[in-house]
Amino acid sequence: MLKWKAGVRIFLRSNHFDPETEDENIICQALLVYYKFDKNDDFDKIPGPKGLFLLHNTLDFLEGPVFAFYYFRQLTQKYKQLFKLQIGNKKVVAIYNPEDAETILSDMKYITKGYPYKFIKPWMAEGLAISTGEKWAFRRKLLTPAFYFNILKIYKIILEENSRKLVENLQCEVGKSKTDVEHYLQNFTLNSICETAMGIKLDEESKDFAKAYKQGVFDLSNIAIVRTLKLWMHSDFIFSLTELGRKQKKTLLMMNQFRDRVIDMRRKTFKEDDIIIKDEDITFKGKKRLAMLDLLLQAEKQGAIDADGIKEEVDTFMFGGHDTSATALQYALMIFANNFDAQERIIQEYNEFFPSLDQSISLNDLAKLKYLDCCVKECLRLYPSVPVILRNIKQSVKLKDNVMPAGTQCLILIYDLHRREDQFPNPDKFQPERFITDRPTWHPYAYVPFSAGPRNCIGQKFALIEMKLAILAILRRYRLLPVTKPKDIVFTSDLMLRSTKPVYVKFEERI
Ligand code: HEM
Repeated sequence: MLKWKAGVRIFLRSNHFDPETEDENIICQALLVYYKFDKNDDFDKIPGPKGLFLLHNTLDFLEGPVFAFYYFRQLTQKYKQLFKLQIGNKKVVAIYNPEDAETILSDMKYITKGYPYKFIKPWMAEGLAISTGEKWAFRRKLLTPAFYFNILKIYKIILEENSRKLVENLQCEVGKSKTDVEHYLQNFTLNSICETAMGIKLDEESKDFAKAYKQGVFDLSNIAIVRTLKLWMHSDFIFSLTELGRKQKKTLLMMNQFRDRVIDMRRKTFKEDDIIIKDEDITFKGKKRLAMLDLLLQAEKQGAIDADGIKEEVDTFMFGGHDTSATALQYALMIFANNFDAQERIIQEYNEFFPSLDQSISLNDLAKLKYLDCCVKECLRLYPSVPVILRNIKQSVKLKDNVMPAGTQCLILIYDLHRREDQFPNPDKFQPERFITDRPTWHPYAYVPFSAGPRNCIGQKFALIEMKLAILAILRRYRLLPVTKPKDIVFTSDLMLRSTKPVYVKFEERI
């Protein structure tokens, strides 16, 4: 006690504040009480950068999201297995060793999302990605059939068609010195999620909404990160008074309009008794294609979900289902542009299996393209669209070498797990062949682009099909030449693995 008091006094004096008067003594006592309650032996034993007295590491992140991205990488280099930080009163532990990742991700006890997800709640409310407990379990069960194999077979037809359109749209880029592919890919994935999971085709008017929606997604993700890094923005009241708070409000209004439009369009055609679900099989009467949204509309008719529930799931899937895949494809094209041999091998493999060029490919046939599969996996290892996930640890957990106390915000650094030298020799190198082996060099939880365990990505099979079809369609028509190189990319902290500058490639017609 005396030692703390002396410490507080030294700190106050070094800040020109002499705790000699009665008031100052009261402040001193209050700080001591706070300090005492704030201490936790298990947390203190975890290594991490030293922070300031009381403020801890809060000021470390004031330099913004780009600095934060690289600061985290510096810390993972220094501490090797895990490290701790304290931001305000939030105790944070970042893990990036596979054993600890398994402990957290595989256990239902730790499925509750971390504190910063609060900052995307105004947007996705308590949809599948954010909710927890019974609500999450119910929704997960309700929506899982939307990704059964025979539904994916129907989605595949739409994805194939949209890949063809993507290739047509890219035609005007041939011969240009460089192309920023982001906009093309975002259009492709947004149209695809609307037509598959939501069951609607965007008409001309909706396309204007969609354009604003894509910018809105970008702005809201960015705002969530800025709020996470700046302690004073954590208060909803203070945030609502800032310019960012006003921008978020305006953006949400616009995004809600787009989402409501999507729901209304499908509601008009929905008929409950069209859906037949039997075990692992789900079908639709007549020629209409079943969409994930139909399962929600059916649940609404049965009183299992209300209109707000439908809205939050549509918001969740529209975001989860388009920005992730577009980001992954953007980096994949950059990698292929920089790896000529990989492009050629993908095409060679395709031609060997399917000599007739205009053939539509079945899901079973797509699975035969092993080299393509390895390339997609390796792209997602190097550039996982979701670089970090967060959990709120509600009960203390024994990790490999430490104990993480209850109340900790746990960050699982997917980006760093994927670049561990001991798991992936030569980790920064694009080596698709490492996935060919029957004996991986890595622990199963060292490679988790779609997370793992009960809270893994519900859309992962969909995403892999989408990525493969788009890559095949593009590479069969064009050769990609390098412009942006991996070393040119400057990342920034975001919900997605975002580059601060456009990622360029050059398109050349394949003759
Ligand atoms: C390359 C593409 C994708 C990647 C890398 C990816 C990655 C992830 C990751 C890492 C998570 C766990 C997030 C967390 O725990 O905080 C997740 C969850 C989720 N993903 Fe994906 N995803 C992709 C595509 C998709 C698609 C296409 C959809 C929808 C069709 C989708 C829908 C979701 C949903 C709804 C969740 C929340 C699941 C739950 O909590 O039960 N994702 N995704």
